[in-house]
Amino acid sequence: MALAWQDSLFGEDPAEGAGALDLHALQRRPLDERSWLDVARGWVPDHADLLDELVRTAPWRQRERRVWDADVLEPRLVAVWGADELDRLPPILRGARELLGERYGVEFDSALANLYRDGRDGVAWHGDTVRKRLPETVVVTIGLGERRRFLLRPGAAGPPAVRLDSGGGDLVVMGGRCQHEWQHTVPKDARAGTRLSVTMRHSRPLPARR
Ligand SMILES: O=C(O)CCC(=O)C(=O)O
Ligand SMILES: [Fe+2]
Repeated sequence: MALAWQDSLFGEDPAEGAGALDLHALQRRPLDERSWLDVARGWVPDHADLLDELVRTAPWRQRERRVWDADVLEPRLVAVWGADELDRLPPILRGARELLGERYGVEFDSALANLYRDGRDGVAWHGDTVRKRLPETVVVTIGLGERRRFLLRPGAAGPPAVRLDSGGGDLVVMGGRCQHEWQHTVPKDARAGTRLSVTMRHSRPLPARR
């Protein structure tokens, strides 16, 4: 797969990544009484190498979506690792899964990666489907490559209320009722370069306290 991106385009800050996979770097940002974000910038070191490795080795698929009466290609590639495939993740992501599982008291038992090849790729406003099975969720996202806008809004309509930039090894965790009562999107952006996100999800309920 040929992708036009360069390390130097990521605007790498040498200070970033100093606290590699350091959970103390997580900062809680409440969205409302029931929903929150935890954010750590530059959490995964060498994110450009990890992006490269995943571009080469992840089981990418091009999915289609039914829109009205036409099948359209999703504007991104996706790769999924089920519960019995997680040992195929690159070591740094296996480490992140362990650490975050301990931190939030839950087993992250699937992973899904999105490859935004360029600015024409994106993901529309949505809440993750895990909300249909669980009253509260923790969804982990690790952004690699170029930072892109990651927007959130309360409810299912209206303008964004929160803007984050995610990429560059950033960790963004959406928790509480965020998938039920908020939506998120990575909008298309004509100027954007390649970005890859790795998300981790759990299928069992969270413990009462975490
Ligand atoms: O790429 C991202 O940061 C978000 C991806 C996402 O929302 C999803 O996979 O459900
Ligand atoms: Fe999502």
